[in-house]
Amino acid sequence: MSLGGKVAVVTGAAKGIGKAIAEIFLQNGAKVVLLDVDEPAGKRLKNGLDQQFGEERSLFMKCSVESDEDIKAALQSTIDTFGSINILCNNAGILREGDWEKTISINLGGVIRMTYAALEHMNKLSGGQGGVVVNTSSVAALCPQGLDPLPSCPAYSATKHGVVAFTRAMAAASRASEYGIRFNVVCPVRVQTDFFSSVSQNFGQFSHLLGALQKSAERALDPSEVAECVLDLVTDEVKNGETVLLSQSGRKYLTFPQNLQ
Ligand SMILES: NC(=O)c1ccc[n+]([C@@H]2O[C@H](COP(=O)([O-])OP(=O)(O)OC[C@H]3O[C@@H](n4cnc5c(N)ncnc54)[C@H](O)[C@@H]3O)[C@@H](O)[C@H]2O)c1
Ligand SMILES: CCCCC/C=C\C=C\[C@H](O)C/C=C\C/C=C\CCCC(=O)O
Repeated sequence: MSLGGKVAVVTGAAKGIGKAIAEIFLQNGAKVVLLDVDEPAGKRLKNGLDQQFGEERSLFMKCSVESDEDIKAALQSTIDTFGSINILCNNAGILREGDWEKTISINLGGVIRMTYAALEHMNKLSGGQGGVVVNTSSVAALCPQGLDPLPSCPAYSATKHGVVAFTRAMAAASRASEYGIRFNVVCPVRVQTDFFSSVSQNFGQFSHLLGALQKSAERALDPSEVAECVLDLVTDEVKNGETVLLSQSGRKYLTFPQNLQ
């Protein structure tokens, strides 16, 4: 699928991985709607992108993925401005073990809330053009796949497991009901962003369990490496229902057991 003229909505787009996803989409010809709660950072990014790609290629809106009202307004403005939605990247996320309810509300609730609202515009069954949804999970989701759990962030890990399960179930629902929408999820290891603000703010009562991980010699990924993987999951029409572990050694497409035997 070529990105020329396609319309992409990216949550958590003002910084870090979301910003890199927005940039790679613009470089490949898409129009991009940047959604974030951080209005100053969003406006700064939009100004920079306007210089590089032209004002008409992007739109920034303050939008919390916790708010049905914000989401509805943002998606309606997208339709009013660009006419359709072809791509959705549910990327906004936080790691705040001390406020696990907010972590769940943003990381998992936000993905579900935004997906259901966007489907009203994307689903071929309701007059949309179809398209693709790519969600940002984490390596923290993958302990059932043989990786060790991250004891420093149980609630965060639960949300990211949830994002993988939601993505795979939606891919199956879309296939069965012919929504014309593909669903994929990327699970990165550590990425060089502002995500880890402070050990106590991120990990709270579990801070002491960070241990060796914090001192890991493994390099953090660059946000552009995640964006390249997301681009591939968007443009390659064969990729549907994929869960990709993205680490320093590259991309691994995960398989799941087919039955309980
Ligand atoms: N950085 C890492 O090591 C890493 C690793 C794996 C997965 N991830 C995931 O990648 C995603 C992006 O993280 P990042 O590293 O770019 O972090 P980041 O903090 O740089 O960016 C996250 C963005 O999300 C926005 N945001 C927060 N709450 C929001 C809300 N309610 N509504 C809309 N936007 C909101 C923030 O303002 C920020 O701009 C997250 O889902 C995170 O869990 C990050
Ligand atoms: C720097 C502290 C890392 C603590 C990990 C806790 C939460 C992780 C959240 C992110 O979604 C994933 C980021 C890092 C995971 C780090 C290591 C896991 C595997 C080791 C590796 O290969 O880097």
